[in-house]
Amino acid sequence: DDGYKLWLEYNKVSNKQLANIYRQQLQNMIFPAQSDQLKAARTELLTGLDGMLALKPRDTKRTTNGQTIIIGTPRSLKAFSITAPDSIGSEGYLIKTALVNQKKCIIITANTDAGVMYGVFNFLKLIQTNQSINKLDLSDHPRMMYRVLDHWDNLNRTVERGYAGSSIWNWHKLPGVVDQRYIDYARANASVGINGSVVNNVNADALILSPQYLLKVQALANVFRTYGIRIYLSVKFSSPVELGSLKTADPLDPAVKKWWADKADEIYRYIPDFGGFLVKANSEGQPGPQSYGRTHADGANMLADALAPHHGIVMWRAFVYDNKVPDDRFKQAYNEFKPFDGKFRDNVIIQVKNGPIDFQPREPFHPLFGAMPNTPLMMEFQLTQEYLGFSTHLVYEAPLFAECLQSDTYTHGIGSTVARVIKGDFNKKLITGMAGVANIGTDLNWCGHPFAQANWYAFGRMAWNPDQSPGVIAADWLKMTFSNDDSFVSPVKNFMLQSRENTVNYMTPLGLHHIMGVSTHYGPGPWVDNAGRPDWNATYYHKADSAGIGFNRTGTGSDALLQYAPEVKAQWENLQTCPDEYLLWFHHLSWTYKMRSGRSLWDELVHHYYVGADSVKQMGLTWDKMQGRIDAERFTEVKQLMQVQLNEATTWRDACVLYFQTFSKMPVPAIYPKPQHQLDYYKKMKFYYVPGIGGNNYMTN
Ligand SMILES: CO[C@H]1[C@H](O)[C@@H](O)[C@H](O)O[C@@H]1C(=O)O
Repeated sequence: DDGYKLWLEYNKVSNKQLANIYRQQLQNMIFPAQSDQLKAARTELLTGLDGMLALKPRDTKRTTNGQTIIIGTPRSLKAFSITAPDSIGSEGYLIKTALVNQKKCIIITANTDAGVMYGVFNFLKLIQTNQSINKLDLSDHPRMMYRVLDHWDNLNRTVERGYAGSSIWNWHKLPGVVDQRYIDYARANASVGINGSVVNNVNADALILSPQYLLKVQALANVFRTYGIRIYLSVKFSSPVELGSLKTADPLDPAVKKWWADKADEIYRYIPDFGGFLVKANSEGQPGPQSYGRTHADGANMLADALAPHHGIVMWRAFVYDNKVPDDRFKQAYNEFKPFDGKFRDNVIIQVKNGPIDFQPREPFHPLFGAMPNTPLMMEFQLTQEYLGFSTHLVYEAPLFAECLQSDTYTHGIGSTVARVIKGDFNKKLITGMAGVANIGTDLNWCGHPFAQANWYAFGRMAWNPDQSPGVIAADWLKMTFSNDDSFVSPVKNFMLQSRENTVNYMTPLGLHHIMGVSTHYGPGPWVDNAGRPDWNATYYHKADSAGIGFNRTGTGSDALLQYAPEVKAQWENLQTCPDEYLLWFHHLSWTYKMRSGRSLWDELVHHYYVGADSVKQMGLTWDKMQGRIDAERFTEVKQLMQVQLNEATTWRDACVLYFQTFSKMPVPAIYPKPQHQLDYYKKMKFYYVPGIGGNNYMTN
């Protein structure tokens, strides 16, 4: 036993009758496995069936008496004229019940070994979630090509914004020691269809491209390959200077181009299926093409040319902002990238965060989505809870993902959702993808909070198909991770679905954003006004004063709304149609402004803060009733974490209400409990975090 739990525990099917039915249907198996990937899929199936059903199917070569499961590609199953439709593509699969030589069989097939592996994991999921396998007719395929985890892991094993221990990559012991964790990491990813991993921080260390480190990267790539996962590296734009001996990293300099082309050739000698580069350039102090008077397109295209002969891609990030640009930070990425639409090589994809600022509890969708019809855009979500209470707060992020993905950009008429934009529905020539900033570390439970694994799981599911429902995904995860007992699954699923809104309410209701503690990004800090740069100050974002609160981004303000399609702009700039959720993102309103509820803005704000903290208490009461329905260890751990979360939610509430009250000068309605402390107490509170781990490794934004 490795001591940790994933959603691949394959716990015994507790319903005895159901377990017997499964056993009857899986008596014989035809699963010839030559390749490493098919061998791994076969091992997974056997492990799963053994764990869940104590079953070892009999290996046969032909269908015999008793039911048989037949698994493989048409090629690996040549004796059986099995076909896989073209429509499932190179990673899709088919699971169906059929008669083969007059015998009832279950067939799992695909065009490739990767597809077969996805089919096997999804078949196992049917049993893990206690579905009938009697009359199967399923097929599925990924809607996006690149489904990637981004690790912000440093070579010294700290993890930027990581809250689950150290980096799982033990660079010191690699390449000699291949930890079982690397294998289980790859299994978990493959089970949800994740097919790429960027193993190092976007604030990159040039050393990663040295021969010494490439050997270590190669060892990881060898593990990942078996599970259909390609490895990618974050690269530092100044590598030719730092690692090579060039005087410049100017992307138009022939020596620089050659350096990168040679480096790419070298990487592919170690890793023939290397995926490509992820680049953070000219952002938060990182070097980039603009340092040499060149553009994002110049930089990205130069790297793309180096990788193209090997079929690698460049994921170039659009997360750029600069305090020297004295405009609304909201607008900068759009302003810098939109002019280059159609100017990037075919193997460049622009990686855009879901919202225009920075992974806040709630953001409107990023205005670049839909605005660059001739450029592939890759969604970047953050699984690690940098602004969502780290790993002490239970926040299921799938509703956040879905909210963004289902937003209508109107850029190609009504119904041009963000999901459709990134799936490439409006331009079939484009490559497509979704990235998630990983929340994984060395903690025994991988992600710090037992429920944080759900965010890793949900990310994979939604990268595979962004239109899936958060509720269905949560239910699957709960069943696979804890129990199929509906008196557990249903109440817990309900509070998971509510959990992100709770956090919005006790941190940043009604469209507030970026009011957290400076640098740590933990705990409340609406008073932050001396962070070293105006665009790191909370006051820059909430703009509270005696007249009111909120950031005016309409035509009378920064006019950031102009970056959206006219329909979106019209909806959000009009107070009659702007939803409460985005109100203070776009409007500065008086404290007495009358809300839809009939309350004043001040009362509404207070109400949301109290509802938010109270809902955490309610969640705790529901959890208490789950005692005995799952193992005592995880029950207790979650119970304790919920108490921590409640204390912190209360702190957020009281600190923010007291602070904003210094501007509104309006009373808190008497029905609400009084804050425990004076404002000054909260301002002086120091929130614990381990320096180096979870912090930012090079500057203090
Ligand atoms: C990796 O750096 C991070 C930085 O720690 C973080 O505070 C901010 O969210 O975003 C940056 C980015 O996405 O580049």
